[in-house]
Amino acid sequence: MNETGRTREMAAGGSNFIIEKEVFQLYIAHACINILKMIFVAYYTVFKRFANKTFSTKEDYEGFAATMEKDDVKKKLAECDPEVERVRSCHRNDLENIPAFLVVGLLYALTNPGVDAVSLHFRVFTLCRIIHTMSYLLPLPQPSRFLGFSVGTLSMVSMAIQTLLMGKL
Ligand SMILES: N[C@@H](CCC(=O)N[C@@H](CS)C(=O)NCC(=O)O)C(=O)O
Repeated sequence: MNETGRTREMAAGGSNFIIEKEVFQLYIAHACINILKMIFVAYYTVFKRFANKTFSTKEDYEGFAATMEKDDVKKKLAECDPEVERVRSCHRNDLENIPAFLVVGLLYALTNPGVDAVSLHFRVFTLCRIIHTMSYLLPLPQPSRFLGFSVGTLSMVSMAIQTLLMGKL
């Protein structure tokens, strides 16, 4: 091996560690789609809070619903709005899954599994998260949300096991 090749391999920590450009582009695309989707859900929570005049703190009521009586504010703070809670649950579920995908997806991509395999795993995960969000927010009848969650996690389990089986990168 010539000097440049050796330096490249050392820097990368082994030949399997070099990520293909197309695979990295897939990772960037799916990471961004999932992050944007999650940000959408956060803003949808804001929208629902304004639509239902249901805020999380006293100062929010003072700032955004100043005309409300103090007693009504107290009552609102003590109770839960089912529509707002639904969007918050959807967001929490994203937080339970998408950061894990960002980590395991990158580790899996680093094992050099080939563009087709990466593309399949990433597409399945992203599509499932979109189905999960639609099922939660529209809402759609079960088992659509369950399938969105479970097939998406299966894609992550598959990536994690394959990455683990690669042993030493
Ligand atoms: N933290 C979740 C773990 C299991 C899960 O993610 N289940 C999916 C499919 S039924 C779900 O959408 N759970 C509802 C939720 O997280 O709000 C839960 O409490 O349900």
